[in-house]
Amino acid sequence: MSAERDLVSSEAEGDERLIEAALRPKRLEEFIGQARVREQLSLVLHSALRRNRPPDHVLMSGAPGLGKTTLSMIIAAELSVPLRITSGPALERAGDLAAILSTLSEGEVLFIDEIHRMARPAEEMLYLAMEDFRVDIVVGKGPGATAIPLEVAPFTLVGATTRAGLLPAPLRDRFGFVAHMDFYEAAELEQVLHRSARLLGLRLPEEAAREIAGRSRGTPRIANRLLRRVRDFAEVRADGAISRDVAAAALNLYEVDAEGLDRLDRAVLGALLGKFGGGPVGLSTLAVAVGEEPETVEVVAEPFLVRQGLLARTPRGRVATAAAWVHLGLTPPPGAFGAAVVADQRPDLPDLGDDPAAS
Ligand SMILES: Nc1ncnc2c1ncn2[C@@H]1O[C@H](COP(=O)(O)OP(=O)(O)OP(=O)(O)O)[C@@H](O)[C@H]1O
Repeated sequence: MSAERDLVSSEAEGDERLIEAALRPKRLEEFIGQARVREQLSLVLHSALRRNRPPDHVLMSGAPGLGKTTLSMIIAAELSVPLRITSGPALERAGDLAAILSTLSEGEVLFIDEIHRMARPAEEMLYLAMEDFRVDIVVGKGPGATAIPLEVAPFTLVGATTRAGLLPAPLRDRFGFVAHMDFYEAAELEQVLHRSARLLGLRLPEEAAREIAGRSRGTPRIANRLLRRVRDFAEVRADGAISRDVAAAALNLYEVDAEGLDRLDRAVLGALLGKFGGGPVGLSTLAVAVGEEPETVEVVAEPFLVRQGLLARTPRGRVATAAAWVHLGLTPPPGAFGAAVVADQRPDLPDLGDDPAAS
């Protein structure tokens, strides 16, 4: 992944991760935005505290960087219980999960990031653990195999996923509360930026915060990262003084445009318009055209492009909207919008546009 992609990608690395951790809100009242999720979660937690029982299992779904990990930490902090963190890809075998479950303490919060990527045997073990606080450890193989039941201390599972549609129904149904995290409004991102600037000891004028928020793709993690790049630019080129113009110049330098589109977004739109006449085209074909994994295109670029009204996911594949042609300064071919395209903007729509003939 190039340095430019890192700027707006979902992952943070090295020092950036440390800074990110320092910027995380620690309590629910410090958590900015997501008002509905906050209120719902607050009720779930307070009623559990009153009953002196662990709350229902919580599933959080939403794009990367919207605060799912942060919320899981807040849940444990609000309940004053320890937190254990793992991720779906780390749970390859049932034994990986059994090792964690068997050492949980009473009331502990278990956070499984990317829960949709857990291996099937671990997933099946989790069903029983979530429902009955018990797991069956299978010893031996073939006809002689026996299942030894093992008690698990009552715990709260917090699962996070960027692809709720990929979760099997039996798993999804075992969560008592599902929090749908949406992209943040610009005003909320401005608050995130002011809070982070305070913590980083930066002076951030209102107009500069507005400029950065407008380019942050509705995502706090990206807002924080762009703020750090603006700070770098200001230190080297503007005696440390951040202004709207300094912010705009810094972000232009990093190829984040006024609407927040980055290189990948523009590459996806560019390929869709330039190579496929605006679509429809299948996800895999589009991903090959921009040299990225289909999942990166689907999880990182598409939700934002759909939200900006630049791309539509249809049963026949991905289609550029009229606004996409305008955004890239191109003219659509005659009749491009003649046929009515029924856009289904559900984030987890199966990719039906990937028939081999299209590739
Ligand atoms: N509501 C918020 N208020 C303030 N800062 C936030 C908020 N949500 C997220 N952040 C900031 O954004 C960063 C990323 O959040 P977090 O790691 O929780 O996202 P995530 O949804 O778990 O992402 P991923 O799924 O990629 O792990 C955190 O460091 C935190 O500082």
